Amino acid sequence: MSAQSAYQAEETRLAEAVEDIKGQLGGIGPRYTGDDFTEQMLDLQREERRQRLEIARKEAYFGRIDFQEEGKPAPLPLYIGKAGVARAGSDELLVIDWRAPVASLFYSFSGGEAPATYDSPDGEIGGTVHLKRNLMVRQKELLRLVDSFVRGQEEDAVTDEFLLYRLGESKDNKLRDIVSTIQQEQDKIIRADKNLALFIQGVAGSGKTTVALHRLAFLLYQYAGRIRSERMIIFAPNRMFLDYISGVLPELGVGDIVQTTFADWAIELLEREVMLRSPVETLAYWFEQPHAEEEYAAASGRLKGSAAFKEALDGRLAELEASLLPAEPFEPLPGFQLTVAKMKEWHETDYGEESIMRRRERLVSRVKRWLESELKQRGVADKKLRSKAMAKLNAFSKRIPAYSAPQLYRKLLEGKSGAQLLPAPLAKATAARLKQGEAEAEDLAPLVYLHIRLHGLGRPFYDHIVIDEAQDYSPFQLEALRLCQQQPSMTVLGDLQQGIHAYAGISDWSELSGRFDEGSAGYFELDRSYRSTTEIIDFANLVLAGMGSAVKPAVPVFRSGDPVVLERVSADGWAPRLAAVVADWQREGRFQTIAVIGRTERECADIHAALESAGIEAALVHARQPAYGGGLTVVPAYLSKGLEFDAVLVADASAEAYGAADAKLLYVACTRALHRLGLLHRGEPAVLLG
Ligand SMILES: Nc1ncnc2c1ncn2[C@@H]1O[C@H](COP(=O)(O)OP(=O)(O)OP(=O)(O)O)[C@@H](O)[C@H]1O
Repeated sequence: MSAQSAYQAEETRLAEAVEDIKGQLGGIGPRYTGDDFTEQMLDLQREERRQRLEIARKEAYFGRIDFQEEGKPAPLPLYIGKAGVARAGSDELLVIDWRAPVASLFYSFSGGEAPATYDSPDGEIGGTVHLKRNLMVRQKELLRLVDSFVRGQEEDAVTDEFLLYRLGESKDNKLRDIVSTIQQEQDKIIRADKNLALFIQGVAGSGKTTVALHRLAFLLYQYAGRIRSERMIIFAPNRMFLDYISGVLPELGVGDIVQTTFADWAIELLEREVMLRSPVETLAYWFEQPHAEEEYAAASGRLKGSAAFKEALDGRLAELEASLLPAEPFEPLPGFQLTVAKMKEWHETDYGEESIMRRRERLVSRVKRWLESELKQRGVADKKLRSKAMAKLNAFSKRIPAYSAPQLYRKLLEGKSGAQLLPAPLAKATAARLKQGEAEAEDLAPLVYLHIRLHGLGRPFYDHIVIDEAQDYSPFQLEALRLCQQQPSMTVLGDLQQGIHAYAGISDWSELSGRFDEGSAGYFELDRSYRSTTEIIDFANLVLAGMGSAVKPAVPVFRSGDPVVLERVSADGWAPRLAAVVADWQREGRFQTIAVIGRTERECADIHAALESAGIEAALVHARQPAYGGGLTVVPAYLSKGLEFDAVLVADASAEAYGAADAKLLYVACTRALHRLGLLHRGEPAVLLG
């Protein structure tokens, strides 16, 4: 078929599909607002269908794959879209949901003679792919058609023309879905088994965040009825980042998943009994001045986040648990005796599954019920005797105090006991802060852990947990989150090469993955970077090389762009040159988002002032109020992590600003750029730049 007639045939098919979808939407009718439960349930189903049809009306599908199943006489064209839709009044699928088993062919097929296969609920299905076609559709209109594979006309393998087209687009201030161009190695992660703690090490721009969000949408589809969005949670590094990723799940038709930061979630769980000390001072300490490697290893965040600290607290909890059971029988009055064996039986058999404090509560009330029934059975009416017995009961319950997590944590860190757990000055300072009702970010994992062990989670277990930027997590944080699940089902993603919070995070994935049994953990690596042009990635790899031998350079998807420009400026000429570069870039009109990245908050304030005095308006992001609205932004490197911009200007990549230990920070800054990267430097350039 000629390209022209293929285009026309697709246009006709699209017009029919859209008419069908519109017709179905029109037939749904108004929402039910009454009290009848059955009607309410039916309305929910209709609403769910309406939402699916709305998604399909905007962009019915993005791909077509013609697949001939083994033993079938002819290939069948399968149209893949964000939401599956059956033709009106029939079972025939007008659009196949991208998450359906057969749709995986669209992502996994990479050309060649070998039969294509996919896993269906009935086992593996094989066959031949005849055509793989990308379609760009908006409403009723077909905007673009690219055949990446046509059997009989194949070149070496499926070409990436459509992907390159998508990557070349400019971006606004929100991350977007990638359903139409998910790559094979990403698809494997998205469709991986649910009951795993899946660790993903991926270079900057490899799509980790995007893939994790698509994985949630996949799991909800694949395990429909067994897992629920309200029992899923995403942890992201800060609120600015949360806002940045907030559009993806709704685009995929997924709602109700809590997206939060570990700190916000922890404070809520602790019922706001402690307030979080502002991280501004900690960030300033670690990012505004240079530090030696040994300082990181001995940092308080590393100590409190360590598995050893968790194990030490486990020891204290075990002692507390053991003390719940009295060593002596309870004898409230002469001749009344409740044996230790009986209490032990209740404690271990009846309440074995409960949290420590709940067991304490239940034991105390069971002893109380026992006493009341004994008094009744023995006909003790004497008031004096009764109140004596009650006083004994009171003493019994006071023997084991009821702790909240902050109370217990403080008690453990005070005095001699504290010095056995942490270096004495650190334990003392932490306890003093807790006394004021404050905790540092590094105390949240121990506090959450103690809270759940003492009082339980207080809500249903999570079906799935996503941890983004997990290289900044401590083993203790992971242990705290493990307590929130009945069995491990996590997607844990990050990049050790971007581990700029070395004072709190990990230096090797085994620190986290080693917390799981071998069978319940999985590991994937993503090496291809989709964000940036080849020139930018090659340049960033150079910076990366400064980190030493263990680095893994990012592999670019071949997308060429402007050369990276490194420009020396004089100290006096810096501010006007910076403003001039930004003004030039803005004038070009090619970029929706531009970032000027500084090393420190102080430098960012200078950059902002330089732009302002040149009459250029820019948003200034800082730790006290991180917010990203697109357009022109001035941001410190450590807050830019996870974000991306069409063009990035590193304001001062001089040797003075970035020492040999700052490779990760400079790498983060450079890899934020999609299409253009420029670097100014006052004086000598950073040694990392070669
Ligand atoms: N298969 C794909 N098709 C199209 N775009 C993609 C694909 N994979 C990733 N991208 C794009 O690449 C960019 C980087 O994705 P994302 O932010 O998820 O990567 P990341 O690995 O989390 O990056 P970082 O570690 O630097 O924060 C985004 O613009 C995303 O849309």
